[in-house]
Amino acid sequence: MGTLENEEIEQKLQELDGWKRADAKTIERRFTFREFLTGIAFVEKIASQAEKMNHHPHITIDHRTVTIRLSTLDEGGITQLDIDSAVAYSKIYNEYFG
Ligand SMILES: C[C@H](O)[C@H](O)[C@H]1CNC2=NC(N)=NC(=O)C2=N1
Repeated sequence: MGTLENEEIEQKLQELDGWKRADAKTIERRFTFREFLTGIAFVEKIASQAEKMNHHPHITIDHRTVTIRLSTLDEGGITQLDIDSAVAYSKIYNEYFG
């Protein structure tokens, strides 16, 4: 599959609400919830989706804020699979928590 070019990543990020470049190999988005347990429910949905896609995010839970980071270790950078995951996670957020 291969990693995406910088320009391609920037372009795709513009179409993605709230997602930004965290570093050269990672994109991230922070999601904030009214309650800690709502964030946990979101994490559970993210986990199921990650299993379906066989692509797994780095998840940081800090009280009511859940930060999702995506990178493809196998390729050493940002791939289309990271973008597809970001799209799927934003969709889950909008559908259940937005
Ligand atoms: C063999 C299988 O494709 C790999 O172990 C997958 C699983 N999930 C993964 N998730 C992420 N984020 N990066 C990977 O490189 C990765 N590799």
